[in-house]
Amino acid sequence: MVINVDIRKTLRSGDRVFELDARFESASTRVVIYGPSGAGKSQLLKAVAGLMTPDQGRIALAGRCLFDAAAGIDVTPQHRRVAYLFQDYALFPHLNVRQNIAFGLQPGWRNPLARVDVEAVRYWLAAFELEHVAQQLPHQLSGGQRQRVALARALAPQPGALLLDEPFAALDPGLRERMRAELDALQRRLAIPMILITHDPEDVRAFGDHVLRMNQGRLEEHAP
Ligand SMILES: Nc1ncnc2c1ncn2[C@@H]1O[C@H](COP(=O)(O)OP(=O)(O)OP(=O)(O)O)[C@@H](O)[C@H]1O
Repeated sequence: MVINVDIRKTLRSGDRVFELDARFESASTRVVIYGPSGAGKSQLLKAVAGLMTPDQGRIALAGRCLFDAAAGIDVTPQHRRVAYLFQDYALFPHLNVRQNIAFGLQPGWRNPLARVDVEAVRYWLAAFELEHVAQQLPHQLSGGQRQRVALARALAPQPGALLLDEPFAALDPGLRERMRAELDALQRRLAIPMILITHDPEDVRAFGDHVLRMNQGRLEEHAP
């Protein structure tokens, strides 16, 4: 993947003003953006996913322009082909594991008669060892299982890139280690480009082929 980001955004709440001014370019498939709470990491990831609109600038992924304020280009989140995994996983609480994974494969309005690919759902249930909990609801799962469902749902539509916001923050230390190893193996197997944001130095060690540091809305290259 080659990603190019050069964006600016002013966020205001009451008297507080936050200026995001983020520029980076990477050809790595494992980019980690590291920085303290409130640095602007989530806002940056949301801009790449299309969930936040910058005031100015450009975003391109693998040669495809996703956003260009000057040219009036703003590809919808659904058409960006990036999977965004939220901090809290954001599973649908009223859908079971199978339905949550199938959700990512729902036929869109363009193709309403297409059927959900049952084989694909089966594949992802097996890949993440979730067959035995396929009928369970998110609140009936462990933290690690919930995370696997979220990953399976994000990967099922075969996105071009995976964006992860603090993917292990909600897990206890033992499970965090295991899920880190699982994601590490999975990312290598699928060779899917990934941008991970975190304030945990262990994530930097495990995934940071290219590490950028974010502070007060700005990015800088992180020396190894
Ligand atoms: N909708 C909003 N309106 C105004 N300010 C906002 C809004 N969303 C976020 N901010 C501010 O933008 C800044 C960056 O927030 P962001 O969530 O990107 O930080 P972060 O680095 O991801 O932090 P954390 O690691 O705690 O998630 C914060 O100061 C926050 O208060």
